[in-house]
Amino acid sequence: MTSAIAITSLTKRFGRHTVLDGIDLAVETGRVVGLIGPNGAGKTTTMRTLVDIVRPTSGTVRVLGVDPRTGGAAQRRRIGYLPGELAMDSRQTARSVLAHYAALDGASGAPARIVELAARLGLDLDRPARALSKGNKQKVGVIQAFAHDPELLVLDEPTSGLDPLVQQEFLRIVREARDAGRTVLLSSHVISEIAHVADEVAVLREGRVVARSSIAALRAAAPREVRVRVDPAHHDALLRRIAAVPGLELARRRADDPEGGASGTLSGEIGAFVAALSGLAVRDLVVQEPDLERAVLAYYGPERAVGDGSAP
Ligand SMILES: Nc1ncnc2c1ncn2[C@@H]1O[C@H](COP(=O)(O)OP(=O)(O)OP(=O)(O)O)[C@@H](O)[C@H]1O
Repeated sequence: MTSAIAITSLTKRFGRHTVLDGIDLAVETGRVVGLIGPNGAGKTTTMRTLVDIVRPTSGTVRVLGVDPRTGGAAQRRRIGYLPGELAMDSRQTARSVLAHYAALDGASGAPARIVELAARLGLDLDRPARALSKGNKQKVGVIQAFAHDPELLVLDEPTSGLDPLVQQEFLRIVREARDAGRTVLLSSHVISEIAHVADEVAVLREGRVVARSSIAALRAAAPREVRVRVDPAHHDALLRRIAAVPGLELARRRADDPEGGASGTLSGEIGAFVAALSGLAVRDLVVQEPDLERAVLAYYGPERAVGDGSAP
């Protein structure tokens, strides 16, 4: 596997403020990787180094095998970049703005693709760009990034401002790009927004990559709420058995519960929990979706993890 993005020991200082503090990040060709992190973690700055908007203080960055500082226009054609903050105050229609971008990229066949993407995302191309709502401006940015079918997409908070239905369509467009062999790096504050499309996530905190995981592994380790109710005659047995389940933290364990219930938070494998219920007269069972946000928050820092993780 080759790396579409290879970042090694990347640091960036603005004056005395160290914003990126030794980032190592490789993204293999054909993968969709999410960059997650709290405000100010360095996601935007990292992405800007890939498109030569920000230049590293030290370290190396290679994008599609090329140093962004030397890539020029030929390199720009190979990348679709959605900036985090879109400046779009043109009186021109969205169609003209996009045609302008396409001409800059020198992409052929883009107009038909622009029309197709606009229809899928529900964007009226004939409205002046500056009169568009925040979400509709974001759609222009997304179309601009995808229209020339680039090898690599670098998308800074692409779902921001998009309503849930449009987000779903956007995620389909990302999946199609991946299926066509493209590579995607996208950032978000909210992992649930990108978990359905990303293969892996890198968690950034204070200018460092503090965790790297496949979505599948994150999901397997993430905490989930469980609640079970058994025939009261089996309640003692239930409490005894689930006390031994690894990763299960019981919230309610009243031995005399007339409802025969127990609940808690299960982190990790569910197999032992399910096995513990075998042979018991189960009356009700609720197993919630793994909470990916909580799994990621654990990496954000002790203050955040305790505050968010222990909330009732
Ligand atoms: N041009 C600049 N000059 C000085 N400081 C900067 C500059 N650009 C970014 N920073 C600082 O770098 C830090 C990281 O910012 P960055 O935008 O990369 O974080 P982020 O993870 O994208 O945050 P957010 O989720 O809030 O968008 C912040 O403290 C920010 O103030």
